[in-house]
Amino acid sequence: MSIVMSALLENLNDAQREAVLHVDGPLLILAGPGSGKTRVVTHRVAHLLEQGVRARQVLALTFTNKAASEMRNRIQSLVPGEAVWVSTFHRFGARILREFGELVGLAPNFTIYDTADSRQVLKRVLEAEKIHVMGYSPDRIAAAISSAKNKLITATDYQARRGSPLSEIVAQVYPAYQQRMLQSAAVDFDDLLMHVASLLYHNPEVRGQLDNRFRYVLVDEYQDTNKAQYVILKALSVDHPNLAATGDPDQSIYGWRGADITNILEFERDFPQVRVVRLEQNYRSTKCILRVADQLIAHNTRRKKKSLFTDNEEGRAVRLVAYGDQDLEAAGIAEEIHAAIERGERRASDFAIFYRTNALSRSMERALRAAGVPYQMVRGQEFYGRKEIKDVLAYCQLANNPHDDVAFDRSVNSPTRGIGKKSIERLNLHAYRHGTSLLEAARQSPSIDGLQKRAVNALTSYVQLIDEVSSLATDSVEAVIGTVIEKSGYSKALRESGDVEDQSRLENIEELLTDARQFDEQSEDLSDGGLEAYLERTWLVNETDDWETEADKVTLMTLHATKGLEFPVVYLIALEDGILPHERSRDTAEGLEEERRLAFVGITRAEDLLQMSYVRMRDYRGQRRMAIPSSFLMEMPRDELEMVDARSNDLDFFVDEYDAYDVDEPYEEPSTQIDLPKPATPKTPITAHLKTAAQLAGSGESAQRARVSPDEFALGMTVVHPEFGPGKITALGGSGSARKATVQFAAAGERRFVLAHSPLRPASS
Ligand SMILES: Nc1ncnc2c1ncn2[C@@H]1O[C@H](COP(=O)(O)OP(=O)(O)OP(=O)(O)O)[C@@H](O)[C@H]1O
Ligand SMILES: [Mg+2]
Repeated sequence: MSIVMSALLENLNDAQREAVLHVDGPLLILAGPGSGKTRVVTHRVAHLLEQGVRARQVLALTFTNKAASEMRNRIQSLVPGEAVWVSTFHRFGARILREFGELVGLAPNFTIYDTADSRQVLKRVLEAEKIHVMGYSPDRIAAAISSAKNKLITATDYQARRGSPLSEIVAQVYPAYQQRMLQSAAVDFDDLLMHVASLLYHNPEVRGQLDNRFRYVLVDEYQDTNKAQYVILKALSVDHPNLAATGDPDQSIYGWRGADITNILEFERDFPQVRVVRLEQNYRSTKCILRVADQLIAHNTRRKKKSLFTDNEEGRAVRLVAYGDQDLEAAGIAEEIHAAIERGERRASDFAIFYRTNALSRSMERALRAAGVPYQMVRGQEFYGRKEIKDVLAYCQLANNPHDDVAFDRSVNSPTRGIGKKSIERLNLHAYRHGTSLLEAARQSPSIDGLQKRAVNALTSYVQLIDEVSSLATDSVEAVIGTVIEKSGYSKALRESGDVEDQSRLENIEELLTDARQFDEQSEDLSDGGLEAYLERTWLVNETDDWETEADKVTLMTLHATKGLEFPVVYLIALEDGILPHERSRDTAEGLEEERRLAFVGITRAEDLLQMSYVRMRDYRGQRRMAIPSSFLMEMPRDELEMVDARSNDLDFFVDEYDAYDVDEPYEEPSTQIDLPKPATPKTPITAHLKTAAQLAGSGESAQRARVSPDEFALGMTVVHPEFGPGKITALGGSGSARKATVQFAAAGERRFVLAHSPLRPASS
């Protein structure tokens, strides 16, 4: 065994080693989180190269650009100097279509439309074909088309599936939409996969050629593949069935994008000789964290039970904290992080905060800023999705693909050059009648009847500019974009505008130039530069692209973005009903199980410490409402959780978390025995485990801020309730933690509260 080889196998357990040493034939690695699946993929690639397999015969696929580059780097460090193609499925699809797209009617210089652009095409189709949508939104229709594509149902196949009102509409829209996309030489994200699948299916020679080229195909996060991806993988593994997939069905969280867990079952059916390897040791998390994760996921019925153990330490109990509202939740967490950094125990980059949707991050960001904690919010897409950036890139897009009508629409009048709506309509009509692109119609504008001289002149100079940009396409990307922003008058218009917003747009455009320059620099030695490659990068961005893994900052991200990652300390916020599980998921058992998997993915990212939290009142989507703790919390083992009520400092009296704060009945008779309806699931009252915040090291201060002492309230005082607004105290009774008040609200009428547990505040505070 060579030295390199032994190093390769050194940090692997027996099962991992078995998978890494496997060379020929199909391989399926099914294992839970943190068991080294991703490590096995990189080590296996390195081992294949060690065995003499050529780098270009290996293809490793995953789901995000970040995961791909991470994997590429790991392979590089194991076997320096070898460049294996590690790609996302979508980039792989794009590359294959640039080479063979003509076989499915696609020009090689095609544009990839993002969701906004493809929605634009859909709307145009609905208008042009005068399709009656019967109240269905374009989003809904687009989702139905997308879902069909992910299942490889073509526009033609779809005709046989008519029946429901929505499918009747889709049956009309889908073919027209596809036709228009092809006319514009454009694809949407789903097409990148569907066209490749169709190409491989209809062209046996091409399939054979690619099967031969990619002798060894490896896929990480296999549980998130959809039908189209599965068919592509299978087609590449007929003559050389060396397909290796690693995945965890319990981490399948992209069902809404067509991910299909049955792909794993089909794998075993399609490749009966498959070697299945199970990895059972988790290297990531403490025993405490794993037990909580395990018991939660056990509530899913559609799953195969896996055994997972760890030799890691027992660790600290997982914490479940109740806060008063989202600002207190955010402040509590921010202060805790701040304190741990101050004490020198942790670095900012040790921490991650996860939430179900981006909308939940606002308070968290504010609190981190206030506490002076450096953080980064991972949300991606933002930059290239900005209007000014899309406008400028539209010129480049059109120069690269003259059929791109969406790019024409976007750029022809930004900045305004006096081409009126009427002229554009005429142009559209001309293009439609002659079957040409809009750019071609603009080129012919001098001979189009009814166009004003002014419009013709403007169109002519616009066409000249596009031609000039085209001729620059072999130049550096920076030069191309520089030409666009100067000659189009775009930056001039912004410079001359007095609007502050326009100044920040100008800065963004300058940032785009920097971005292009960096791309030029990076691609010089990679020989994969140029305008089209740059554009492709802007089209295929992922949420996690901008994430600076090296920066010493707290990471904030949605649960969907956390796949494959790990952090020493994880905060999972807003574990509330309607948020996680998401309200849209509750209608079906499948939806609920997917949400549970999402929570499971979040929990299993944590190495040492995990805190989950929920609040009593939350401002969410413009509404302030009472929050109910997530039903998933009831499914977790009580005895494993350290429960903290960060809103009170008093141990003697606790109202059950699951009860409403508006305690009506026991007013007359102060008692700790408050009998209120309880949810069906919990057996041990959660309060039995509650600790006061003061008992917890490090979080005392934040917790106390949540509380207003019951003694501060007086008869006749005006108080404010987050939901009911201002009111007056009309009666007071009891003392200490049992002190209660009756409050008369203007709109909500009379309400009674146990003060220690109410969100009431004196009006002046
Ligand atoms: N044999 C091993 N010895 C020591 N550490 C290991 C071993 N195998 C994996 N690890 C470490 O355990 C952690 C989890 O590994 P990895 O990310 O590959 O797991 P995974 O199964 O891909 O997890 P996920 O399902 O979350 O993607 C990593 O930090 C990895 O370096
Ligand atoms: Mg992994």
